[in-house]
Amino acid sequence: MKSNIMVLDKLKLMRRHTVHPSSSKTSNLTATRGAYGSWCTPQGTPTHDILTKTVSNIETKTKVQDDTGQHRDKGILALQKVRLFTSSPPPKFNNKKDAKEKDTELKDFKKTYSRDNSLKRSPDRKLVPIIETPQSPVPSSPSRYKKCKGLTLPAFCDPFVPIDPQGRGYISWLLLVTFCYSYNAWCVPLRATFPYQTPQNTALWMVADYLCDVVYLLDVALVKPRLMFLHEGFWVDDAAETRRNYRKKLQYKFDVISLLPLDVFYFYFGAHKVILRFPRLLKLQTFWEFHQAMDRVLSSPYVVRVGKTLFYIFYLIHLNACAYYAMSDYIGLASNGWVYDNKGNAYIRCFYFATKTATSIGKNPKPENTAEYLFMTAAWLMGVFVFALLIGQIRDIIATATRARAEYRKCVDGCARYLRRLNLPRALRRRVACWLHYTWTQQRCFDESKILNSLPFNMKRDVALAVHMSTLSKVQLFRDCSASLLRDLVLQLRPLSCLPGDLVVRRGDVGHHMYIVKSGECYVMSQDEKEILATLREGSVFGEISLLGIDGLRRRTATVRSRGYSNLFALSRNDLDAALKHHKEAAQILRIRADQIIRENAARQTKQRLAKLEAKKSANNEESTARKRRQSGASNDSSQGRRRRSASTMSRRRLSAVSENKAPGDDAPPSVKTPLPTIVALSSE
Ligand SMILES: Nc1ncnc2c1ncn2[C@@H]1O[C@@H]2COP(=O)(O)O[C@H]2[C@H]1O
Repeated sequence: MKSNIMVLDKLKLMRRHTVHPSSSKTSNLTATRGAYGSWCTPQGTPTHDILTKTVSNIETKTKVQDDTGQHRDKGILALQKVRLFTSSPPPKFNNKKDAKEKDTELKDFKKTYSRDNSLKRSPDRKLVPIIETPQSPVPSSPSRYKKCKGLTLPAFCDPFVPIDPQGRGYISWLLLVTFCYSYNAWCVPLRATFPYQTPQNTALWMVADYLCDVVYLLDVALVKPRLMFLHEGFWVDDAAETRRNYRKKLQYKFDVISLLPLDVFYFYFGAHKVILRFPRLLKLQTFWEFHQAMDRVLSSPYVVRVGKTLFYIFYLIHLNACAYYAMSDYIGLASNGWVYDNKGNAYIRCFYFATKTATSIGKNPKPENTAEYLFMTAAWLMGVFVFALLIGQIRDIIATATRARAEYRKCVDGCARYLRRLNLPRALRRRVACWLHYTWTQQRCFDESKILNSLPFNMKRDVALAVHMSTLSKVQLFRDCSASLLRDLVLQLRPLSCLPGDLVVRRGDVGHHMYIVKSGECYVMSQDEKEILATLREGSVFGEISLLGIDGLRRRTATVRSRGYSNLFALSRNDLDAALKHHKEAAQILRIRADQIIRENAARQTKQRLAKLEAKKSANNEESTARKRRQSGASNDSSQGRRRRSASTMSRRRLSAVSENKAPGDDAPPSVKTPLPTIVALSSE
């Protein structure tokens, strides 16, 4: 509430200032339904904007009433828009069910968004209050400024449209002005000292000169006065204000002096007195401004920095060469051993001399008079101090550019040395090296929190959200819960890289972390690790069951392995507990899901046990039927055998009776050898 009042007060104070929204890029993130098996797999994707609403915006939730209409009528107020939220479209969902809003803050965001939109469209409420971050002011409705009737000029060329100092148009313009400045900076001393401006080419030089002057003039008269500027965090685009702001600056004075038309004295001194154009060299601020802008815009600003330093070095040598030629000309070309001997290309020879004297002592032409001694002393001093400084600067720039890589090398070397000293197996050492390399290629750092630590908390959180948004927006948990859960957790997520086959969690271990798959795939393995229970892909969550301690389960219920290379986010038990304390709905969702997995796993295990029992039972049945069959087969065999044996015995007896003249059946029956029952033999195997 307090913050609301403060913002309102500030806005009242800022009445003359117009505030612009940043580039209203719309987010295309639409809901995607992945073909994943796990509950925790991504289904829909809320837009980045909705989840990342600039923290300060969300936290303050300031709503400023639109009182601008009446004030504008009175011509008092230039305040136009105070926007609460960015103007991205609402998330699209694949099906109606997904589109149903949960009772979360996302819903609130959407409401605010639609309210914002409807206000924009309503004809009687043209002005919508907008609070904007100062990063990139882009006029929200340039047509508002277009007063050039009948002309359809691009915004940059329209003299009534304020200019975004970070926009492409302005940076391109700075490039043009910098080019003109460089032309003047190099050509004025060159033409003033060397005999390169002749009566034949004077006209050409003059055309180039005056084209540059036109650019200078346009810059001072039409571009710089329209530049929007930041005032207490608000972009001011009021024409009178921007003009006043420019005129207040020292740059304006230099810009005006740089346009002094001293060339009129050509009529008196002649067009060869190019030194009269010296004021053009005072527009140095634009040159610096251009480099600053490029430094901000380019992804590798080191190139710009090295380029600027090299420009200084070459320019100093150029000035030195011009001074050497001027002195030689003054003393008399080829008049002694020190001056330019008037042979070869004058500029190249003098430039060579200037480079040599600036970078080395000794083996240079010996000065022969006081002026030459003074020149050489100045050249050497410039070499020692200025050049040493500039070359040192280049070394620093390159060191800064490669610092991260140097740190990586240091870390890898240190680790390798340590492992070798411990005499660890070569395979393990290779694995560690592989992990270091992979983590580096993925993250370009080993601890990103170190990099962000210097930022204020909210900004750090916004950066982390922006960096990890593509993954986090796919996590179903964050979709189902309030957006603040994501903001609470995003800074606690620790990136983790896994190599192919790496064990992320082991069944039976005590759980300390929960994981989110950022990229790659992980397998949830069955108890015997022979079966894959689930494949977890980007946006999937796992390892929560042992953290929640459902049914007293504090240990991992399954083993999870990384399939190939995978990148995960790890969230510690303490951080999760702290977040769940304030997000009961998330705790409930996690618990329900965990319950579901536990039930599924239990059902699967019971099913497997039953299947095993069934298999055993059927094996037993088969065995017993086989046994019976064998037994019955054996009894048949034995009765037949017995019959066969008794028959043979009878025949033998008959034979012996015949031989001994005994009647068959006179003897006692012989003991019959019964064969062993097959079952006995089988069971004993
Ligand atoms: N059947 C399953 N499907 C998907 N994920 C599972 C399955 N079984 C276990 N998990 C996950 O694997 C994790 C192993 O550690 P936790 O028991 O802490 O939490 C477990 C679940 O997140």
